[in-house]
Amino acid sequence: MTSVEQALLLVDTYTKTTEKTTAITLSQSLGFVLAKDILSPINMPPFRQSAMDGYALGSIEEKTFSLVGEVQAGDDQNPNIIKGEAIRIFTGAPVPSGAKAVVMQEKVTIEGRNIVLDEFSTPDSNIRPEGEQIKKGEIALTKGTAITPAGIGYLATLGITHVEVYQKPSIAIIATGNELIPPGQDLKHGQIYESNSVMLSAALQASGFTDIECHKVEDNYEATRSLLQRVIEQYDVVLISGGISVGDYDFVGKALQDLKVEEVFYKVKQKPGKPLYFAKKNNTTIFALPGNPASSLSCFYIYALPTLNKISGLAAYKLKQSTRISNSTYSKKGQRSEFLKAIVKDQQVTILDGQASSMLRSFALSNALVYLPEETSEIKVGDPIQVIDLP
Ligand SMILES: Nc1nc2c(c(=O)[nH]1)N[C@H]1C(S)=C(S)[C@@H](COP(=O)(O)OP(=O)(O)OC[C@H]3O[C@@H](n4cnc5c(N)ncnc54)[C@H](O)[C@@H]3O)O[C@H]1N2
Ligand code: MOO
Repeated sequence: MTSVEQALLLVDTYTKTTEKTTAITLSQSLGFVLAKDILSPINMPPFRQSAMDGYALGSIEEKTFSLVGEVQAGDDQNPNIIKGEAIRIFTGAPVPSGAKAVVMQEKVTIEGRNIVLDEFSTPDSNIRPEGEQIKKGEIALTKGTAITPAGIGYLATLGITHVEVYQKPSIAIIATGNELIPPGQDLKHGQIYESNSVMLSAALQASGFTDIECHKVEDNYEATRSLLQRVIEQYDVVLISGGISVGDYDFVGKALQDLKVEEVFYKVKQKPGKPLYFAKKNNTTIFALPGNPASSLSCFYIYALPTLNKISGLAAYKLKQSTRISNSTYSKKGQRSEFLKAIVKDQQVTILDGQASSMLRSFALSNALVYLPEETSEIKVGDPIQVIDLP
């Protein structure tokens, strides 16, 4: 059986960033990944800018200045100012080129047409120099950066309207199983509500993937094979839930084999998610996630999400791991590596009750997964443990 470490390495090796890029408007770019470095087209700020409402001073050797004019934010004038003179100025306004400093109005007393400073000013105080944040031609954001709300604001301040981004993959989710019915109907004996497709779709959307289509197929070889054939031809990534274990009605493995996909691995020495299957066909990436809901979601976060992020061009596509201190005791029963639903709070990690792969309750309460490698059999309170933060 493939180890977790080997499986992660294989998934990484078989995953390439898409070559498809596209120019989109800045306002639609949230969550996309830059396909090119962005160079600043301007100096920011574009001119010497006042950081305060107050007075621009023609010199710094005096405390008393005569008031000779005014500059508002948005004004394009550059009034002359000499030693001993001051100009009324406001936050964001262009500082006259002759000004040596700006003093905030709270530190000034007005005496007729003069202003008197409480203390001497220092050179360039309260003046944002031209290009202080970034200079024209410097890299504003690098290729591989995901665009955040702050990133959109930052690029807008530079006057950028369009960005070149990697195209996001199209994703098909396939739920397999005769027992599954949609929530909203009455359950007959033997039936359960289908939850994996809506859960995986939500996990995808939470990470910025929106080109998603959900399909459902019964435990029937022909139906499974023909649906898989169609989606593998049509989508960049196929996430199958269930039907990948060894039961007589688990047809996913056989269908994929008959469709001549390139199997990279099947079965990982891990709990949950042992029957995880990973394959490629041409440019399509295929994950068959085990049907048990917690297995499906664990495998999604650990293997599928970094893959999707890498395809989308994200430089920081790997899982974010950290070492933290356990608040709990835990004994592992088997030999497999384990991923445990946990809550991280104030650097401490609490491992939750109800870790069975059929259960989602602990997952719904968790904000992290604890990773217990094969060789670790026990966790005690105070032990350092490896933690994967959930997005
Ligand atoms: N003889 C063996 N049996 C099993 C093994 C094994 O090694 N030998 N492995 C077990 C493990 S571990 C897992 S995990 C499961 C995985 O089985 P499948 O991937 O084939 O999944 P199914 O059998 O279709 O379903 C498992 C379980 O999950 C429920 N399920 C499936 N899909 C959904 C869905 N979309 N929404 C909600 N719930 C779903 C399904 O009803 C089953 O209860 O195999 C073990 N067996
Ligand atoms: O891998 Mo299964 O997910 O252990 O139940």
